[in-house]
Amino acid sequence: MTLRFSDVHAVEILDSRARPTLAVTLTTAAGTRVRAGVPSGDSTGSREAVEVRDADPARFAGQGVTKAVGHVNGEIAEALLGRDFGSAADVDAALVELDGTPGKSRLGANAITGVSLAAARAQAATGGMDLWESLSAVAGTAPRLPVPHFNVVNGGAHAANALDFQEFMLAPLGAPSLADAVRAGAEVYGRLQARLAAAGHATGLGDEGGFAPGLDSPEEVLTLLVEAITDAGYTAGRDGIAIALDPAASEFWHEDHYVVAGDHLSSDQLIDRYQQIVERFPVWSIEDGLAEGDRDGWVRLTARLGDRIQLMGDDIFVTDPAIITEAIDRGIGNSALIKVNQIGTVTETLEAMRICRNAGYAQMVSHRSGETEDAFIADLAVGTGAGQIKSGTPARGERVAKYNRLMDIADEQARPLPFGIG
Ligand SMILES: C=C(OP(=O)(O)O)C(=O)O
Ligand SMILES: [Mg+2]
Repeated sequence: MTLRFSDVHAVEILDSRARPTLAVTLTTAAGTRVRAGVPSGDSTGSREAVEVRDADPARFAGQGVTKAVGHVNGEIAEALLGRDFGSAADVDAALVELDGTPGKSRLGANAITGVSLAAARAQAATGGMDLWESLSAVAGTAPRLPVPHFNVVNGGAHAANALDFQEFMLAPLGAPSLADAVRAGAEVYGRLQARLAAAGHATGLGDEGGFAPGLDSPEEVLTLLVEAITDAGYTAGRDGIAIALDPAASEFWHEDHYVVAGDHLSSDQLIDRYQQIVERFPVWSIEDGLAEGDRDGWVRLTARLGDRIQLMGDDIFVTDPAIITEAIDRGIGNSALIKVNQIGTVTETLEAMRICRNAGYAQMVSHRSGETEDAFIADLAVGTGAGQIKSGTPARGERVAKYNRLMDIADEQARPLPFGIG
């Protein structure tokens, strides 16, 4: 296969938070056009690859991406046009080399992510494959439909309420198929809205489209979730619908203690609190239960709860192959959240996933809190056989685009793809 581009073009568009981001269009020499939208996080890990933003206060309050757009249309286009690449991985390698910084801060992780996502699509199109099929071939992985994790209550950096934990997700682990899992998420979402309204709580939404009630106690939210699951006729638990949390604890870590609903907690006190939560509620997964800077706490958390539940690293791993390798050696967590723009290229993302697979670490492919309508992560999750995906609420376009893409993939197969964690 040869990848040759006749046009490389980026434009400033909006993400779901009314902030600017990039869309990148690549045109191959054969005339095929592919496009990718770039997501953007808010509760970011300190070692994530670095976005380039304009810092011009007169445009988008200093958040514009015209500089990053200029890097794609200028330096990156110049480096890619008229050159033959053997694969999208070769394009990624050229991008990394051209940038020349460890954090992709010169050209911008946002610029590089957009080109990398589009290059993966160009390779699939050139090979006459669906994106998920092409990614599966590149990664050498068996495709599988992932269990969707629906974030239905938002707090932390994603909502203006007093809730310290950032995400409360429905995980239909017991669903027999992807379509049943999506239906379960949607049905419980409706029941939760009714429960919240009946209890006099606000049903306004956070950044990922989950409800943002004026509650501060995680246990109170969990009680409402279990009630909503039961109201919708499902079993709360791993045989039916379980719950996954992303407290995003780096956001409520204050140098040497955590603050949850006004309580000041040491690492060990927060670990105790998680243990009580796991004993009382059907919580099967906790992402970023402790802060990225609290690595000793992470080791103790993993020793205490790692054989009972999934302990997933997001801020602490940032989809970085080297950081994940070191964390695995130290016994930190047992699973990794996967976000392409944390590391900046699809190739490095696939490498992070390979390292996890080899170490027996589970993986969940993830959206960002600022999203576009691009559903790349649905194909990435299926192609790599990751087993899990999170894309926020089942009730907002940019999130639903990913669930709908999964349902299309499931529907299009003559021979059904396996569904579930595997
Ligand atoms: C999706 C998340 O949020 P953000 O994109 O703001 O990092 C997360 O923390 O998992
Ligand atoms: Mg997270």
